[in-house]
Amino acid sequence: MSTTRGLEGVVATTSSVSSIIDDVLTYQGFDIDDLADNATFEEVIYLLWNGHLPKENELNELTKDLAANMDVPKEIFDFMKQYPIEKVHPMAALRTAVSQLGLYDDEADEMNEEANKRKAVKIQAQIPAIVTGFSRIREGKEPIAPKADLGFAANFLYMLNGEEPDETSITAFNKALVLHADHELNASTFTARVCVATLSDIYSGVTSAIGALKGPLHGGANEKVMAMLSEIGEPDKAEDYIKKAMANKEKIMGFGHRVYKQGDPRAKHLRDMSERLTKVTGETKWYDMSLKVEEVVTNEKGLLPNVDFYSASVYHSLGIDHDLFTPIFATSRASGWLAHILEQYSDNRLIRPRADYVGPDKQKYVPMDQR
Ligand SMILES: CC(=O)SCCNC(=O)CCNC(=O)[C@H](O)C(C)(C)COP(=O)(O)OP(=O)(O)OC[C@H]1O[C@@H](n2cnc3c(N)ncnc32)[C@H](O)[C@@H]1OP(=O)(O)O
Ligand SMILES: O=C([O-])CC(=O)C(=O)O
Repeated sequence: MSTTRGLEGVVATTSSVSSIIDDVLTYQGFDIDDLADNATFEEVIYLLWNGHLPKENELNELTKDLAANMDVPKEIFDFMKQYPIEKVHPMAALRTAVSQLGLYDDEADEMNEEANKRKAVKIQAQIPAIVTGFSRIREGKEPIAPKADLGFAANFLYMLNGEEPDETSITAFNKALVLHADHELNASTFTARVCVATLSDIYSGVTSAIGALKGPLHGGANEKVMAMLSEIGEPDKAEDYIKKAMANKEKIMGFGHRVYKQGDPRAKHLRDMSERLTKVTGETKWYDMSLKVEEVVTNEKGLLPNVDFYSASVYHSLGIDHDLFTPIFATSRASGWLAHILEQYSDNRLIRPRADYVGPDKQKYVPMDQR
């Protein structure tokens, strides 16, 4: 049997949700550059789930459905209050809470298209309330109920901070959500598809995807990028820091990609946003430092920034706690996971690859007292 480490280059399924061809990312055939400049996140959710951009009435319907399903069962927040909260990473809290959501949904195990679509709406609507609710509970505050008249991006920031956000923040946050929504067969999406291909339920699929996104080689990298920038401290310290890290064979978080060879098309949007937002906050050092890090890593190693690199300084500039960066990624990527889960159910076959056995051979059981 021949193997490919990390399944590199293996085509594991067909999909019409998103594509990466010659370094161009599309959602349902729409170039990400086009969507990033023009679409709301709600439009992207609709597009990923239905295959076409919504007409006005279709978008209104989805927006109404999301607003009607944003309230999280009280038991979930009550349980959060019992977590050893100062030790709990928000991604672990999100993973636990999404799993728990399934307990309070009477149709959690109902396996038909309509029920699965209803559950997709509930999960997409409730994740922002869970992420922001956790953030408030650990600050000793009560979660804030969403406002039905705010859009998805604005509601997230409102529930996080308790104040309606300004237009600059809403536009930036919306664009970040659009850029993170889907990405072909990335590790967390693959995880979701493997899970539901056993005909397990949609809550299990999203819970397992959250677990996969949490890792620092995947979505967890954005938080690590900010930790690295904070450690560097000033732009003129970036070169030494990066050269030392590379000499020690450390991975530089936010660089490299399994699929893109000429660069991640999402990074330029986030770079621009980082430049603009750091000017607004007056903390341009985060952008300057990021640029310097990019210059050194690219010159020394030929590695280019991925989506996680500039999203760090973007979220920081929006005043967001660093350990919420990956849950925000999950808030957006849930739309992609759910699209892939629905696609998997619609034409399912168990996903079960093989392993090339390289362990010992012809072993004989040895009784305990003879080992
Ligand atoms: C949303 C996302 O998931 S985007 C990715 C987020 N993750 C990160 O930013 C973490 C840092 N990046 C990485 O670890 C990798 O580039 C990955 C995980 C994204 C891709 O991994 P792979 O395709 O498996 O590449 P792999 O890890 O085998 O790297 C190939 C070579 O490039 C080097 N390399 C790759 N990325 C980096 C990096 N960020 N810093 C330093 N060296 C790197 C590896 O050390 C390896 O070198 P070697 O051949 O001398 O051993
Ligand atoms: O596709 C990948 O391997 C990782 C990635 O960039 C994403 O999930 O957005």
